[in-house]
Amino acid sequence: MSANTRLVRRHPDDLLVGLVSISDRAAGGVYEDQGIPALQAWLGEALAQPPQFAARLIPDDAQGISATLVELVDQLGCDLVLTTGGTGPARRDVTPEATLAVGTREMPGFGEQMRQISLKFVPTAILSRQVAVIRETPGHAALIINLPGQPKAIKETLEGLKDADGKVLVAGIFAAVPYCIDLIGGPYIETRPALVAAFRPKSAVRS
Ligand SMILES: Nc1ncnc2c1ncn2[C@@H]1O[C@H](COP(=O)(O)OP(=O)(O)OP(=O)(O)O)[C@@H](O)[C@H]1O
Ligand SMILES: Nc1nc2c(c(=O)[nH]1)N[C@H]1C(S)=C(S)[C@@H](COP(=O)(O)O)O[C@H]1N2
Repeated sequence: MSANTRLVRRHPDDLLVGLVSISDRAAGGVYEDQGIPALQAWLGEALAQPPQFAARLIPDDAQGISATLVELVDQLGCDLVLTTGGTGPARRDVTPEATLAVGTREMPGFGEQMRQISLKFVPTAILSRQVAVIRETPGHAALIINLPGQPKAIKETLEGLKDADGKVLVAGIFAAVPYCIDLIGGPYIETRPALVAAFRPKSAVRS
């Protein structure tokens, strides 16, 4: 996909997803980026219909992060943007500030739930300052969510924690994403319940 090209929906329920991996070292070629492949793999498995992706690998620079988020939402038309990396307390970790700068409304529940989930995996989950926002333009809106940078944290936060029998112990945040996208006027998306069961109120479930 070439830069700056608007994604075109193949059908009304086609989900347009922006993926942003934020890492000085992966962007600088010190190590191979695992963020974008992990996000693509998880969404490919979790969504009932394959989405369209636009992916960006960028360093931890606040202006560059904000500009990338604006490009993905306003120019490419993404409904959902997932970032990975740069949410910690280090001086170069600026993803939450860059995300809040382009949001028109904050969605604090996502950050709260992700920290709850992550605490089941690592005590340092408390160090992640991840946020989520809605970005609204006159004709469009998108949900933008920060995920931590550890590639394994992507599956952990999106999918949550299950026991050996597959019973959900802590719900992953993706359970709430389809209904959020409905409410902001985006496509109707469905998930594979084995990975994550999307929750919608009965009145919002399409028959
Ligand atoms: N995009 C990525 N691809 C592969 N591994 C990553 C990526 N981002 C982070 N990691 C791994 O997760 C660890 C913790 O992530 P964190 O974002 O805190 O790294 P970091 O040290 O700030 O990375 P960087 O210096 O590249 O910005 C890293 O040390 C690295 O091993
Ligand atoms: N699910 C999950 N969340 C996690 C982690 C993890 O391994 N799994 N690592 C934590 C750590 S060690 C840090 S420093 C913060 C911030 O990471 P980031 O700067 O890479 O975004 O995320 C936290 N959240």
